[in-house]
Amino acid sequence: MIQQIYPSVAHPYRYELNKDMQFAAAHYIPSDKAGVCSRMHGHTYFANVTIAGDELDDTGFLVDFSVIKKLVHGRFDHSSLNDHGAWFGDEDPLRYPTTENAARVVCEIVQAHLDGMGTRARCIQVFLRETPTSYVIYRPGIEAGIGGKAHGGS
Ligand SMILES: Nc1nc2c(c(=O)[nH]1)N=C([C@H](O)[C@H](O)COP(=O)(O)OP(=O)(O)OP(=O)(O)O)CN2
Ligand SMILES: [Zn+2]
Repeated sequence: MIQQIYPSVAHPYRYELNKDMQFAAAHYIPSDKAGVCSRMHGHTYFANVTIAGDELDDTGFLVDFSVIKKLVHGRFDHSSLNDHGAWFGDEDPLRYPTTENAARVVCEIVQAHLDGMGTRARCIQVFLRETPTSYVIYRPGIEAGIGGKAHGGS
């Protein structure tokens, strides 16, 4: 079983859900400054997605754990991140498949699903480990309505 330690994020919501998952993916960073990482190579990524909210759905779920796995693992496992043109590309550093950008992309994918549920649940943190010694934490922040209930209604 996956065992990781990651920091928690303060929030005002009643429920907090965490989903751990792994996915194997290849990538290259399209910059000479990335050194050997500019060559195609692979990682077993570990992701922890934190979702918070006040409302449960008619199954008693904040969101189904298995749906979060499908959104992330189902999309990226055994793929090359560079091939996911909707999210990553060579033309803009904010679209390079770095750990930073990948963590943000995971958060955006999950948030888009939550927005469709209409329960005002929020993806408040994504922890993404690329190697045993390297990880990034992405938090969308208060401007995206995270950590407060003021945005997105009531
Ligand atoms: N800020 C970032 N730096 C680097 C990224 C990144 O996404 N964001 N990515 C890479 C490479 O893709 C590489 O796969 C990971 O680098 P690194 O942690 O240096 O990997 P090592 O196994 O060589 O690390 P050790 O220090 O030997 O444990 C590079 N940088
Ligand atoms: Zn890499």
